[in-house]
Amino acid sequence: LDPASIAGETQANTLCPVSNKAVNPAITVVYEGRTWAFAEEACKTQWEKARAESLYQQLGGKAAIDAAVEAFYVKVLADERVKHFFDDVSMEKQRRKQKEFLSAALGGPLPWTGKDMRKAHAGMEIKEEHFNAIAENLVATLKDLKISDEMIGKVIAVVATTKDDVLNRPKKAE
Ligand code: HEM
Repeated sequence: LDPASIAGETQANTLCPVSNKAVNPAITVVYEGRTWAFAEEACKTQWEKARAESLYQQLGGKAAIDAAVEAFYVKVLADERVKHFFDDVSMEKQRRKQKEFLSAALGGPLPWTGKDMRKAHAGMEIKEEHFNAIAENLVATLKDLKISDEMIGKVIAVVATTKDDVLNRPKKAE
C-alpha cells in the first residue's frame, strides 16, 4: 500500500485510496480530523459507504476503539491466565499497536502497517486456552461499554480470523 494514499495528520493524501490514481484536490471528505482526497466523486462515495458500513464506525470510531483497548488491557493484565505473556512488553507500545490493528481489522480508514499476526506471536507458545482468555476479556470489555451482543459477536468473528496465526497453527488450505 502506497503511503501517498493515506491522509496525513496535516495534509491530504495525493493518491486516491480507492482507485490509486492521482487525486482531484476538490473532492475531499474530512474523517476523524484527516482530510481524505479522491480521484472521482464515485471513489469518495464508495469510501464513505465502506466507512459507514464498518464495525469500526458503528462502534464509535477512533475514540471508542481507543477506549476499548485501554480497558481491555487493564483486564488482560489482571488475568492470571495470560498476564505473564506481557511481563517484558512495553504496554504503552502494545496498546498503541492494538488500537491500530483492531481499527484496521474493523474497517477503520488507516491500514495496519505492523507485523502480520503469525510473526507477531511466533515462539510465544500461545495455546487455545490463552486465545480464548484474551477473547473473553475483549467480550467483557465490550459488554462494560454497553455494546450490543450482536455487535460483540461481529467483533469476535473478526478477531477469530487471527486465531490460526496467533496460535501458530498450520494455515488452512484455501
Ligand atoms: C486475539 C487476537 C489477537 C490479536 C488481534 C493480537 C494482536 C497483536 C498485535 C497487533 C501485536 C503487535 C504486533 C506488532 O508488533 O506489530 C501483538 C503483540 C503481542 N501479542 Fe497479541 N494478539 C492477539 C492474541 C494474543 C494472545 C492470545 C496473546 C497471549 C496470551 C498475545 C500476546 C501478545 C504479546 C505478548 C505481544 C507483544 C510482543 C512484543 O512486543 O514483544 N496476543 N498482538
